Amino acid sequence: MGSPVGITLDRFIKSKQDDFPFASGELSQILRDIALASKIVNREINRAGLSNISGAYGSTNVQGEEQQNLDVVANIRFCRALTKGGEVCAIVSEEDDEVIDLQNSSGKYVVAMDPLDGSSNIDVNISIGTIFSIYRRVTPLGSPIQLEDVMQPGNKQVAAGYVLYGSSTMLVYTTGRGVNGFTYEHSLGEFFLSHPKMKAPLDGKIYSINEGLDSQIDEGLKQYIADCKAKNFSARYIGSLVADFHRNLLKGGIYIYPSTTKAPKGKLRLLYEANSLAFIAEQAGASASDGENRILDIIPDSLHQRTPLYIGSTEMVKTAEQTLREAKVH
Ligand SMILES: O=P(O)(O)OC[C@H]1O[C@](O)(COP(=O)(O)O)[C@@H](O)[C@@H]1O
Ligand SMILES: [Mg+2]
Ligand SMILES: [Mg+2]
Repeated sequence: MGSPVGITLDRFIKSKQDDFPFASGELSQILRDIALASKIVNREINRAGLSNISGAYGSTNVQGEEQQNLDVVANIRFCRALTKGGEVCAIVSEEDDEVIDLQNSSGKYVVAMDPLDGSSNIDVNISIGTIFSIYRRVTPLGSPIQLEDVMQPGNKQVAAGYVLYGSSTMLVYTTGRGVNGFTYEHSLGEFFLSHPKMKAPLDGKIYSINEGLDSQIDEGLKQYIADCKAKNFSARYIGSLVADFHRNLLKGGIYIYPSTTKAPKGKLRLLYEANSLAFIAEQAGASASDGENRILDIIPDSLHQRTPLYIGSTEMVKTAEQTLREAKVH
């Protein structure tokens, strides 16, 4: 087998720089900073079983969820890379209660991130991920960071992406001009373009939902799941949003994390889970909804706000929305 030849992530970012509205290189630098941090996190994840880095950290995050050591390590690595990179003024992270103000008066961008997604899968050697969104700050440079800088609707994203730490490690991102995926070559320490111009199938035969929630979901969704079963669709649920989303993006399918009686707004976070993946989905020809409305048009009202999520092949998302609507009418 030959060594990989082709376009490195770095070269690709450089070649696309002129696509950006202001083309001054800052956004490119942020993408490079994220790629660098992801390589470090990838290394930590790969040796998690051998070191004392796996396991619980002994505290809970703002969501009341138990933090894992790797959640904390990944958060530190990404924050450090974005701080040193110098282009970012504020970070919203799943692992931090408040906005992280980097006190960087020249930073034009804001990053929202889930440093490690699917962290309950770390200790069992199953795919996990990182999710990020990038926005341009809206208040003048040099002035104090305001909530309007960090709580923008998803349709204002200038870039979004995810890293999947799976059977291979991939970085997938969009700057609003399609979606491209890169696979990490460990021995060379480089991401190479492996999935150019990703397009999701318009329809699919995979549905991904935690069916343990069955007793807590509404009739419309029960009906939609019953319809999927009647059509002999495959049920696939890893329990890591990034991995479930990535599979369905490539193969055609829908991922659902619904509103439940216990959690009417669902579980997933709007700013750094739903919005980021919704931007990528739409850029790849797929769709993302909260069951009624386009995810990217939701106006955030709090930093760690949750939203139900129906994301994946456009025809499947449409059918799910329609089934929910009809059940409400009857
Ligand atoms: O166990 P559940 O309720 O099905 O939840 C699974 C979902 O929760 C998450 O793990 C939440 O992400 P975090 O690990 O970042 O908190 C998603 O990745 C996943 O899809
Ligand atoms: Mg997550
Ligand atoms: Mg997380």
